[in-house]
Amino acid sequence: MPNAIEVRDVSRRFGDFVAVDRVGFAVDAGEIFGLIGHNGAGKSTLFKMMLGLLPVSSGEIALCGEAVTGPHFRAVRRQIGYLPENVVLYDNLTGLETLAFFARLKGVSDAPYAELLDTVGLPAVGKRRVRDYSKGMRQRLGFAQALLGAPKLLLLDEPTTGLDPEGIHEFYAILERVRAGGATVILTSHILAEIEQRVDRLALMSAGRLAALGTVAELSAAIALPVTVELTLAVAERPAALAALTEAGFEPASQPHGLSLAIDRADKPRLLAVLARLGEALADVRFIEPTLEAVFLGHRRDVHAAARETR
Ligand SMILES: Nc1ncnc2c1ncn2[C@@H]1O[C@H](COP(=O)(O)OP(=O)(O)OP(=O)(O)O)[C@@H](O)[C@H]1O
Repeated sequence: MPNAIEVRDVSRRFGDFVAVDRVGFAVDAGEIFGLIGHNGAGKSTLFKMMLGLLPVSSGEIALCGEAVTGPHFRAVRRQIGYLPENVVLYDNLTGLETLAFFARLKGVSDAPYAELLDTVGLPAVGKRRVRDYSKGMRQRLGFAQALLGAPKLLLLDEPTTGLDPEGIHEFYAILERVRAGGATVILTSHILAEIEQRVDRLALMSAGRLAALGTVAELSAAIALPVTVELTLAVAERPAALAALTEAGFEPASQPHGLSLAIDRADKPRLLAVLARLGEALADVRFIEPTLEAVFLGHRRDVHAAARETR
């Protein structure tokens, strides 16, 4: 079976600016695959090239085994559901009319519109005009149009924008059901924390380049950055703690509430043994892990601050 998506050494330039720079990855059939990156990383540009909406400057893309530029791609396109970053909806149409409109565009007939609205959590508003929909409701309707025709491949660009936490939870539950039905999903997000436990594999893009690719476990294992440890100590206890840690080979630095140090993961047990000897002098200990986001998306100098923010 061919890969659902194959991106081979793809670049896209706008004038002198390189928006996507020699990116390559493959997505297996049945995978939920996340494409992560900050604003401007190149995610939407890559999506548009995958759909054949934007030509590549170099490289090749194939979906379901067919080159995007090839003669058979039209047939593949009918099996693709796409949620663009900013889905354009017509305010004067109702939810049901919106789905009927997109179904005609897509050449899908007799789609179960009401059922689809139910699936995306809009069971009671099908007859209301889109102008009265909230941002989250519009996003759900956009998702429903992507699901028209039971696509084999779903490309979802920032699908959870505008959804509240419950909506985000429901969205991923629907994705799992869609996958169970045999679909492959690729979605983009800026927020790694939101999707890292919900996708099978990730590609992290930074400034047009692929910064990392793999499962969350693989990417985490690849991080060999130090763990930050923060110790809360009364002022009077600090000199003794400083001496004990220094003697054990650590390099603590003073902080407003105590000491902080960066240690190798392997040194955790040794540090804990030193801390145990400090007894009641030690009021609190915090271990701060670097996040994947901080490591791979070009925030290396800010790794520890980012870790703190996500706690
Ligand atoms: N048509 C265009 N002409 C010139 N530059 C463009 C064009 N489209 C995108 N870019 C630039 O390419 C870069 C990548 O944009 P892209 O929209 O792909 O990023 P993104 O990762 O989807 O970001 P976001 O999360 O903000 O949507 C940006 O610097 C953007 O300004």
